[in-house]
Amino acid sequence: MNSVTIRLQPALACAWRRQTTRNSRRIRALQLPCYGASSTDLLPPVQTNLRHYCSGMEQEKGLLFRQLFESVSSTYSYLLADLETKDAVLIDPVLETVDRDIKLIDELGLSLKVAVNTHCHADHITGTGLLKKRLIGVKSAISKHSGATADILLTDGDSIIFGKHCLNVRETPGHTDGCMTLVTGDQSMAFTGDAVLIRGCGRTDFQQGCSKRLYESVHEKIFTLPGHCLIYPAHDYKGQTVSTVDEERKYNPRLTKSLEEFVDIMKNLNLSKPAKIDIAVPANLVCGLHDV
Ligand SMILES: N[C@@H](CCC(=O)N[C@@H](CSS)C(=O)NCC(=O)O)C(=O)O
Repeated sequence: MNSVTIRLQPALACAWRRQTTRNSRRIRALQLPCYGASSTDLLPPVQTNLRHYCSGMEQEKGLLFRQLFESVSSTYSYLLADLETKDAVLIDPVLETVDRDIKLIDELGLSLKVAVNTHCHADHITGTGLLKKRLIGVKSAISKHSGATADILLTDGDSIIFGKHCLNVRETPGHTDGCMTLVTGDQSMAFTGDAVLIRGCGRTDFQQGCSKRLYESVHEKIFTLPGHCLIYPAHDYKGQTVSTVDEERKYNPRLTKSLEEFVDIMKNLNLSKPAKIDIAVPANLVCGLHDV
């Protein structure tokens, strides 16, 4: 295990190889999200909980969190920042929404330190390269097993630190070899990429896809998180925004099945190839415009 600490800027965000035992102690005691709805709140339950959760995180833990959407590829990007230091991380940025994301980062007074992809996407070009070009000091990050180039190559147990917050890397291959799930230090949120989608999962019919591997990844690395842990996927095609580990353990129509049934379901999805796969994969192997 590489024990080198990668300091991106002194006293600011960095990604470093986590020394498993020492750093597992760093993970704070689990804290349940604030799920109680106030009597004046008339929103439907999921939105109510989410709003309370996010405002609770901002007030109690000093974590800024924004879920952002790109409608052509139905991709979610996630902006997280330490409200005190303003250090920010952007998960799965999309090329077409880079202007929007930079505007938001500016308006919120944040300093983007890391743009990280949960995997080498096949359906859209990542915004990572353009963000690097437009914002000074941004580092790109992706799994070492993705085959892609980036400033930071992550492996299982690594962490991305931003201020007093962190995202811990859990390798969850199966959709691709280099798929990762990023979990907040308190295990209250998991950014699952295409491993777990809400009531679904990533397809396994190209890019080193393997349904057995995906099933094992999810059951070993995601379904073992606390039940209340919020699941934020890289895509949703039905207008859903968030789920929980408990919900997916109970209601995911694919992943609640036996391994054999799951493999059979995945073999028979009959999905058409993503429209942009032939341009997206080569571009994403160099983090979009990484080398430009
Ligand atoms: N129609 C879209 C591609 C849709 C698709 O294949 N989504 C992927 C994730 S992006 S590679 C997937 O795994 N879907 C699983 C599912 O069950 O839908 C396009 O042309 O881009």
